[in-house]
Amino acid sequence: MTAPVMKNDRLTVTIEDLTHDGNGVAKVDGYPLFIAGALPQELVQVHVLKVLKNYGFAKVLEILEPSADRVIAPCDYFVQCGGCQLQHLSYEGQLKWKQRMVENVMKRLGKIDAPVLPVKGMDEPWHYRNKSQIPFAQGEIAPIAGFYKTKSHTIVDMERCLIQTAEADVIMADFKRELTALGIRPYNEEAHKGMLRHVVIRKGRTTNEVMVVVVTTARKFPQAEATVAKIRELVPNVTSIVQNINPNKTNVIFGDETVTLWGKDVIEDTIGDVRFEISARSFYQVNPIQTEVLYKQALDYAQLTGNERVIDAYCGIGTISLFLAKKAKHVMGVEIVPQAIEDAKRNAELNGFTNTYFEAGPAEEIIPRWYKEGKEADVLVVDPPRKGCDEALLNTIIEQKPKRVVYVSCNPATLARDLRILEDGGYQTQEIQPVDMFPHSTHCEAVALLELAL
Ligand SMILES: C[S@@+](CC[C@H](N)C(=O)[O-])C[C@H]1O[C@@H](n2cnc3c(N)ncnc32)[C@H](O)[C@@H]1O
Repeated sequence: MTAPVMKNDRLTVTIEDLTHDGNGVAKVDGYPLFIAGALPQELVQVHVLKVLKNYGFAKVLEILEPSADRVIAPCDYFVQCGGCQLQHLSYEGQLKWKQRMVENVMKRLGKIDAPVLPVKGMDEPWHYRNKSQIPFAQGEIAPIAGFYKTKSHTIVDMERCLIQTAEADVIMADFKRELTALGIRPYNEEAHKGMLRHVVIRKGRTTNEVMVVVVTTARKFPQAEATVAKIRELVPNVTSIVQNINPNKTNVIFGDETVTLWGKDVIEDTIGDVRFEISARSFYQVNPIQTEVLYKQALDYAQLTGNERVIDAYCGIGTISLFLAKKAKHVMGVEIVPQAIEDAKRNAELNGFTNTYFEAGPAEEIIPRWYKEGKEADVLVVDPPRKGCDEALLNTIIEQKPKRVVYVSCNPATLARDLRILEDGGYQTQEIQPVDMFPHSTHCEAVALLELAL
């Protein structure tokens, strides 16, 4: 089939949907054109830039009929920075789009008919991120710091970010300006030279504690003392300053070695009334307000009365496990990263739980073994990575038939696929509740409740 458009054509099209990158999609005789900056329902005049066999790209020349949900993106860096994709869509419009997107994916990919409820969004969808990982580099005149452009390693030099904390803004703007005076050379990725690679800032929302992690290429950091003094001056509520050493030629932010330069090794935060210790490299959800909403939804769907045995698969540092442990008889968590399991055990102890058990390993191997050993579950919670649940785990669920499954998902496509497998195996999806963990991005979390069909 030849494409119905040619490079440099000028066309008027109606936008039907948004892609995962936040580009508008229009169809010309069924041929998809991806158009940056265009929103669903808009009538736009476009210039075709590139024509491939199955799809093409175009840019907006004029918006003839704007969407009622179009707004001016409040962030000055929105067009260049790859962090947010939807700031030109009102927050209400984003939530409506996310609900529709989850609904469509469920129907199209999973033939799932369960109701998808309106997305639970934030009252104040700004400055929600409790963690910023800021890359540094040498600009033409002075050091630069910010976030990467979409799909690149080019840093957009920034002074602030509307979704991060005020403390991270201070590092991005004020600490950057001090680097030359401190004698710290930022890292040059191509030449693999220089000292400062990233600064990572984490904040405990409920405790106000702040950790600043300075990622350097070498252990020997002659400016360490001056850096600590400067950070303490700029960020008065800092409670922990840590150096992480990453000498490798890699995109991975952290290296293996971490040393505390000043203050505590960890910061603390609470979700609901559960307390967590967070170290420089611990996994911890980045939107603490919505994490509580997400976990409350999981708790609600779990319908615990105090007598249930619960398995939390893909448990990370045990956040969901501990959230459920107050209402359950017993919770067993499994997670593949051993360090995260150590964190989970420590956090269970910190909170005085005696009805939890954590084990490191692949969920698809550990859970079948637990069942063989007679450790059964009434409720099984899964919160897998984007690729979804391992098929062996889904088969174990289908064989062992826990009465209820609560599926927490960060990828609607794999959720739809896995719900189909579970429905074919005897479960019925009751309801799907999306939760907006990442306002202004195209990501959407969702929690699904499944029960054994009678
Ligand atoms: C989306 S996170 C969820 C973490 C946790 N429930 C939370 O809310 O913080 C998914 C977790 O699954 C873990 N993981 C990935 N593959 C796994 C596997 N095969 N078995 C067990 N855990 C796995 C990852 O290390 C990660 O911690």
